[in-house]
Amino acid sequence: MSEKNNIKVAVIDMNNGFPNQGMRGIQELLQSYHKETQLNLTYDLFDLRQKGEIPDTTYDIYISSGGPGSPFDGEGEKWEHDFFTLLDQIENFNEQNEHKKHVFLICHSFQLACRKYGLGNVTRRKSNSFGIFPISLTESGTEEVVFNGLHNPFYSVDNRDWQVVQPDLADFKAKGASILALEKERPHINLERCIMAIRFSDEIIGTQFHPEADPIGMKMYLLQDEKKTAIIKNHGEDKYYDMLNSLDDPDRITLTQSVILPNFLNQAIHTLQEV
Ligand SMILES: NC(=O)CC[C@H](N)C(=O)O
Repeated sequence: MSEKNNIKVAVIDMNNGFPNQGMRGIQELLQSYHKETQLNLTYDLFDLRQKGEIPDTTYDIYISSGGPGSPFDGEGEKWEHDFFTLLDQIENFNEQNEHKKHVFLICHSFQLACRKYGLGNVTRRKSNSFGIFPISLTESGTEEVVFNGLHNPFYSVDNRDWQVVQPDLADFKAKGASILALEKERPHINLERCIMAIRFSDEIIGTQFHPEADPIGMKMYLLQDEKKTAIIKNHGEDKYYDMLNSLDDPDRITLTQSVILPNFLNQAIHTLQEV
């Protein structure tokens, strides 16, 4: 067994310069993971949409963030081309090497990957979805190592105007991808439940929700008048206060935050160190 003594993580910032809680969330997770495991792990940030920064292929692990706007905004743009090329390079590398590179795609990055791989249809929602919602694991989701430790349903933060729907399951299978989680059931609403997580390949996984979200960031959002009014309008006052109170519940978003990205890092680092 060969031990890699420095694990390099690239964090791709898709926020296009907009204020967000995601980059803080991802960095804090990496810092606490580093502290807890005592592994020699370092990370670099790449401001892709705003500054055109793209990591090279010397990193072991890639985490790509959420971000604002339409997931079609980058069509034909250099930054999107660079992002898709990087995913191709990682796949090529993995085909030829035993120490595989792993990728985690969050929200906006997840939608871009669905476009790239032609999985489902990326469409605009009727209205914005913002809040803490239950998410259902599919059968593949209950067997997913990265989700090991979650309840079914589990709770996570949603913050988006777009969605991935209408999967062609035969096509998913042919491409080696599987749906891991679906939007909460809304029995009284006649709308398709969107896809909340996909395993794109053995090394690439993505979520529509925000596994990096923490109670601090979420509380800040929930207390904003605009968000409060929107949640009460869409879901009622009880749901709003339930979301706010759930921030202290260790079984809700804190569980999701403590399970998914750490499991992903464990898996990615484990495969780097075995062979
Ligand atoms: N938080 C996000 O990454 C949102 C993704 C995308 N911009 C949307 O609105 O759906």
